[in-house]
Amino acid sequence: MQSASETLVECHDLGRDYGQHTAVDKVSFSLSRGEVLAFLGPNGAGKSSTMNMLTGCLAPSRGSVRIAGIDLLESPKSAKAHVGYLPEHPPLYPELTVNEYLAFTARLRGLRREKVRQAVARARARCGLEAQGKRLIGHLSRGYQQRVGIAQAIIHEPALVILDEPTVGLDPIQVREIRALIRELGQDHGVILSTHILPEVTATCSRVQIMFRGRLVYEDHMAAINRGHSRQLRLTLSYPIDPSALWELPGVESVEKLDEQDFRIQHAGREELAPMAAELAVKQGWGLKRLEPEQASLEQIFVALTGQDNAPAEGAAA
Ligand SMILES: Nc1ncnc2c1ncn2[C@@H]1O[C@H](COP(=O)(O)OP(=O)(O)OP(=O)(O)O)[C@@H](O)[C@H]1O
Repeated sequence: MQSASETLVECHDLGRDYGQHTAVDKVSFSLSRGEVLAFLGPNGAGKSSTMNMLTGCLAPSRGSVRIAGIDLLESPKSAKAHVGYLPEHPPLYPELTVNEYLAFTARLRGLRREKVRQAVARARARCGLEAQGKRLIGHLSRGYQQRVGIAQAIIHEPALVILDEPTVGLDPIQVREIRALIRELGQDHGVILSTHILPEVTATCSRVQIMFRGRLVYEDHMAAINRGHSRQLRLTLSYPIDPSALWELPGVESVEKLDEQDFRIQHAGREELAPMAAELAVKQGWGLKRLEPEQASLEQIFVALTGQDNAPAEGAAA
């Protein structure tokens, strides 16, 4: 029996080194059925390494992963049976028909021969491929090929579906269709989506995690971000200051300098931060002009935490 709050992923202190380089460090999080979790981060942040560890394709250097309650390192085969994966470049065979390819992946996933036909029909229906069964994959549009990639990821009805950059290279209509499909999958699976595209997260995800330099630096529910549950303060002063004292305040995660007298502070959501910042400004004689909570967009949060101001452009087609 599946329950909405069933925990599908539990990661604890996950880490991966490549030689001397630590690509992923101290990553801990969990995911429940019914959630679509975005993994955001700039290039090289460690997203793919983390995804590869969750799918059992890459051995962690440290830490543990449980998938549907099963330890991935102790029982990889049973744990992996609960995971479906769409890599950034899905291994599709253009010379096979959709039916042939999905039947092949069903067999690879260990489905018994008599179950294969039904599984193929179900995955095709789920992904809007009812009319494409007999078509060669090589003759399908990029959007339909992506649907085939998602269909192979869910062919064995896994609890957890991991999608790496699922809409890259699609046209705006295809992007909308694939996002709708992801939202639908999120209703009865748990979905992890690795992406660079911020509008994709807003359109499809219920929760977001930002990775930077191998670490998780931010986690929140999209509903909280959209409601403006403020974790951001705007501080405007009469005189230029050295902002290092702002970093000393409890729960400060970043201080973005808008100009010499204007700052945006990201924090851990502590209500006492605003009065403490006000007190500091008065004590230091900074000439406090304005101090107010700001509703941070995902883009502002991303930029403040990672210093990347070019990421959203990629989502322009959204
Ligand atoms: N096989 C490897 N050998 C050595 N270094 C690696 C290897 N794979 C990844 N790295 C390094 O580890 C870091 C994290 O890489 P990873 O691919 O996990 O990041 P990412 O967030 O997925 O980036 P992108 O969005 O560009 O795919 C990077 O510095 C990368 O150069």
